[in-house]
Amino acid sequence: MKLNELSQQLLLYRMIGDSAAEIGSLAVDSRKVEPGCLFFCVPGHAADGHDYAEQAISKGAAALVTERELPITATQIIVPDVRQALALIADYYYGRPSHKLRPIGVTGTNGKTTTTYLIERIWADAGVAAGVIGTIETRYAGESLPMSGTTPGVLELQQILHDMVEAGTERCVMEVSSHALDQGRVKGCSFRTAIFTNLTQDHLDYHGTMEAYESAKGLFFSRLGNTYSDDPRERTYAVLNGDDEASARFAKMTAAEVLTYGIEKKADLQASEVRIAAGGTSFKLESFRGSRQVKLKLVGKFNVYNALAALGAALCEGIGLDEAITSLERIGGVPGRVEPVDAGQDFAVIVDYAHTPDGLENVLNTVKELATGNVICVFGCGGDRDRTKRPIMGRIASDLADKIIVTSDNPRTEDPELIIRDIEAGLKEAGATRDRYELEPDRRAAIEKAVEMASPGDVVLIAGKGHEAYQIIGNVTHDFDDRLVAKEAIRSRNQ
Ligand SMILES: CC(=O)N[C@H]1[C@@H](OP(=O)(O)OP(=O)(O)OC[C@H]2O[C@@H](n3ccc(=O)[nH]c3=O)[C@H](O)[C@@H]2O)O[C@H](CO)[C@@H](O)[C@@H]1O[C@H](C)C(=O)N[C@@H](C)C(=O)N[C@H](CCC(=O)O)C(=O)O
Ligand SMILES: Nc1ncnc2c1ncn2[C@@H]1O[C@H](COP(=O)(O)OP(=O)(O)OP(=O)(O)O)[C@@H](O)[C@H]1O
Ligand SMILES: N[C@H](CCC[C@H](N)C(=O)O)C(=O)O
Repeated sequence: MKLNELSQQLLLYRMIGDSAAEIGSLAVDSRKVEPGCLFFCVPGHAADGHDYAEQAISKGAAALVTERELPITATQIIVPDVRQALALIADYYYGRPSHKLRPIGVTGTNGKTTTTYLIERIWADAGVAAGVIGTIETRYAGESLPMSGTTPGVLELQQILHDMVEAGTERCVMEVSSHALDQGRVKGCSFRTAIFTNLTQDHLDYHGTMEAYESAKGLFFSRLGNTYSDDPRERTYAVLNGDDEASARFAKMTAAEVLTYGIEKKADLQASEVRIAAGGTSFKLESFRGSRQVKLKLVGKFNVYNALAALGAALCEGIGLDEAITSLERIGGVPGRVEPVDAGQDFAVIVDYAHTPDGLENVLNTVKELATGNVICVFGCGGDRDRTKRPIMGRIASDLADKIIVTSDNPRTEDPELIIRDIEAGLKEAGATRDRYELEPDRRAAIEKAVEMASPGDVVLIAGKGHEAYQIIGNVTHDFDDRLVAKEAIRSRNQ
């Protein structure tokens, strides 16, 4: 493709050099530059891509997209906002794949992964070849690709969507994080439906305040027009959790048709009579398509919200209420989300991805309903992330668990002992005494201790890392899977 064909996707730009240059690929990372590529100088959080322009040119980049004229001999497109230009050019370069896949996006503090999995299953049962992009993996056409975050960067995302189309995938459901919205990672992507799960404290290290965090989420809904493609007959939908007060604000921002769901307040899809048991969760559904009894295998009240969100999306897709409920009822679980670990022991062990105050509170409330004995909670908090959530999670653990072992999550570049001390402050504030909690920075040892102290009827909850098969200590990623470690601990206790 010629450079001027790409530059024509923009209105505001100035070209220096050879506008007819042939472009063979797009790049944002100088370390991945291939000869003949168009290199975008992205001003980022940790680095500034303009500082790598020279390196990109020396590796053979055909041209640069920059925010200022750089004093190097190179073809340059100068634009007011490189991220914006990247979104528009990448969308065009990859053949506007989102217009073919018409994605459903899921945003919210908790429940994104679970909701995407539920939607994928509903689509699969309806005979739709669907792809999913999110924290656990990117999966389509029978292939699973590992992910390093929740929402890929602009180029990676457009490439994945393009590859999905090439592989015959018809539709896509993806997680959309607040970081992604703030950084414009999904700007070049046209969504058919936007789902909101909930907004509770997390990521204040990045957003600063809850208001700024909500504004980032709000971008998803304000950008949703009343059509998603060139075809004006195609409609867009916002599926909002009516029990979360941010939803009313998001509803005002969007031009899409709004569908609400919830338990507490009146909603278009409303659950009542929620009953939680070890084998699953049942509830009564009232909706504009009629009333039904629903029996999920998924455990927890929060999964009722996730199921309602998925149901809302299914109805927007024109899938029948009964078909969608049948699919939801078949789903056994999502990896690392309230996942039981069974090695023949006479107490329960549950691994869960709760890593926010709200997530921890919800999952502790759920396991309390399942335990006839004590709830033993093993958890920590990630390093280089929101510090203010640590004491809050300590308080929640003190309020809801009988025994607590505070340990390391992914300490990353922080001192694990200091992270643990931040959590301990919350435990102490809530009145927990040392006979109720232990501090054990070694996560394996913490899990072993919890398994060792469990009695019949107890539930050991290992929270925070869910499906993660690694632990990041310093800048090193070690193999570590809570589920495997718990199994080993149970087996050695049984010996
Ligand atoms: C703070 C943050 O979110 N950073 C993300 C952001 O990086 P950035 O654009 O600011 O890039 P940067 O590292 O400052 O570099 C600037 C530019 O210089 C380029 N560069 C840099 C070095 C070099 O040698 N050569 C070079 O060309 C980079 O490729 C980049 O284009 O955009 C990148 C691509 O999309 C992300 O990989 C990166 O995620 C970092 C690694 C991260 O940890 N992000 C977390 C906080 C995150 O985004 N999490 C959410 C999930 C949250 C949730 O809901 O739970 C997620 O969506 O994953
Ligand atoms: N709707 C919900 N409301 C509150 N908590 C939830 C909800 N759904 C799941 N959780 C809790 O949050 C944890 C993470 O769930 P899930 O992975 O679905 O969320 P997520 O939004 O994708 O998280 P992340 O983006 O950080 O991966 C679960 O293990 C569970 O403890
Ligand atoms: N998407 C979240 C996941 C947190 C998972 C937890 N195990 C941690 O490492 O803090 C984040 O990057 O903040």
